[in-house]
Amino acid sequence: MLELRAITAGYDRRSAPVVRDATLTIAPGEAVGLLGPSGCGKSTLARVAALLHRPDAGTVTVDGTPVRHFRHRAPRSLRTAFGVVFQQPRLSADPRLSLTDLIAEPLRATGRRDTVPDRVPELASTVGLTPDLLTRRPHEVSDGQLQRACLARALVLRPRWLICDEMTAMLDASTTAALVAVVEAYRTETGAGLLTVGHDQTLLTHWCDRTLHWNTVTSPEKGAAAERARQGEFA
Ligand SMILES: Nc1ncnc2c1ncn2[C@@H]1O[C@H](COP(=O)(O)OP(=O)(O)OP(=O)(O)O)[C@@H](O)[C@H]1O
Repeated sequence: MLELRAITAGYDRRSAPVVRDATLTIAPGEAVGLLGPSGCGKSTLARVAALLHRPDAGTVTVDGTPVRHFRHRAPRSLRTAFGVVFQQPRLSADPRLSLTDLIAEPLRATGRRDTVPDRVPELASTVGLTPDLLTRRPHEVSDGQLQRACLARALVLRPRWLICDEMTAMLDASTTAALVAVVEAYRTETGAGLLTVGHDQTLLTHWCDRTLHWNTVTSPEKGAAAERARQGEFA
């Protein structure tokens, strides 16, 4: 279970927090979509969920383990439980690395260098990257190709939780469908849970088991009412 309880988070303690009292729970294997207007704090909450941003208040619990440290201070066993894909691959990908090294980096960083020759071609094929692209650097490939590499990198350590922050926002319909299919095949194979953040209600409704609107996540009463309605649907 990935549980975020009463999360308050922001960037500057002197100004108002951008996320206030947000609560969200995802079961193993569940796909949850999070919709909300631009700037409401979805990405910030997604970063808290991925242990990349320390909240000012509230608790994050990952598979029963309460998280005490975030970012580089989080224990490796927790950090590697997450695969994260961001909206803009050019901001998240090191421009000096070839696509092979980009995908392989988490393996090298966790002492699994010996698995690189097998895992990278296997994942490249899964995400639809041809071998000729793997030697190129980010500026030599398209946004869609780079995002495919970022998704391969997010999957390379076989995470139990995937956090996709507007992963497909800048992609065309066919690349979007291809990347969503890769995520879903991975989830079917491994039982990983998913939090995906976006603006496209149609996409998230088709993709996810459950789609939440920001106001139900940040208002416990509305969230509880939505949860009761959901339970009623399955009763
Ligand atoms: N690194 C940062 N430093 C300071 N403020 C930030 C930072 N990142 C985001 N913010 C601010 O926090 C608020 C929430 O931003 P966030 O990116 O979480 O919203 P969002 O709902 O994901 O928006 P969008 O849908 O447009 O991506 C915004 O007002 C934004 O300007």
